[in-house]
Amino acid sequence: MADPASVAQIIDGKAIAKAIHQEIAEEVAQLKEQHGKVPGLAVVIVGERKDSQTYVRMKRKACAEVGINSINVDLPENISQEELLDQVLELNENPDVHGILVQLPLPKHINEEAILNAVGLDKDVDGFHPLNIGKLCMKGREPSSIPCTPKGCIELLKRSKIPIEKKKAVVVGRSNIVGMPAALLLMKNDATVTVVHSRTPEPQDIVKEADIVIAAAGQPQMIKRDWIKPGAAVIDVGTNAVSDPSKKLGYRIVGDVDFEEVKTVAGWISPVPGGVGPMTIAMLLRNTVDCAKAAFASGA
Ligand SMILES: Nc1nc(=O)c2c([nH]1)NC[C@@H]1CN(c3ccc(C(=O)N[C@@H](CCC(=O)O)C(=O)O)cc3)C=[N+]21
Ligand SMILES: [Mg+2]
Repeated sequence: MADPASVAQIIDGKAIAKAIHQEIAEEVAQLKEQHGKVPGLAVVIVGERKDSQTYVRMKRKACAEVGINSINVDLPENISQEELLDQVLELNENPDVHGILVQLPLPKHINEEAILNAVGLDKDVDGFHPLNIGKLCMKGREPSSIPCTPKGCIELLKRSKIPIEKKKAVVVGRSNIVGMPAALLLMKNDATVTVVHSRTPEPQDIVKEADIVIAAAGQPQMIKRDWIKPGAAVIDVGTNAVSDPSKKLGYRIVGDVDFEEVKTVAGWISPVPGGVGPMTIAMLLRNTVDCAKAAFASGA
């Protein structure tokens, strides 16, 4: 129903992700017919963080829904660096495993970089291996996988028929897993890209010029109505827990964008939840199927 206080079209990430799940389920069924085997994703979790457990459960459930074999590796919080490394190396050798996801963050005593370096390039479904990120930076080079969250942002724009080419895009945040790769992907899609971050003076003046805003700063509801150019597309990557005693868990999840304000000026806006989050999982499935296809094609 038309909401008079909203000029923005709401980008329904949940519905778009569902359509992608259906496409993937069909591809998986075809692969099974052609090769007698299905893609396999190892989902590795270390420790018992509640948020990580929730995300990992969602990823495993999504695999099951589309027919991807999820290989569940649940490891104790006190696992040593060496033991975790051994687990990853073992998964690299396992022919039933086409993708390896090591849920982040890892416990403090683990060297995250060393673990991500160990994931085989051809199984790096998160796209976090430095060589894949390096290739993402280079013209004419293709990483084996592109990080799921920024890839999901681009997919949201494309499937919503929002033009990227020749547009001004501003990314808010410069993290390794979202802001930086999102900027690179927008550039690859022929946008003119600016990145603003925690040390940028007057970021609102720069965001206000953008046709496309990717909000990935990790600051709850930081982006207000007066930051946004009328008609702009606003993709909200934030997943910030804010205290809310009326909720069962005592908190709710809000984005980096003040949704109620910004929807009155933006042309398009993705909500939280139900925007980028489900797309992150859809892109993980996509990357897993693509890695499996490459493995099957090479005779594995
Ligand atoms: N190796 C690794 N790869 C990741 O991709 C990765 C990770 N570690 N660590 C944590 C972040 C976070 N992340 C999310 C995935 C789905 C939702 C998602 O589907 N959210 C739902 C709501 C979920 C809820 O109800 O809490 C939504 O936005 O609608 C959110 C966040 C993946 N991450
Ligand atoms: Mg930042």
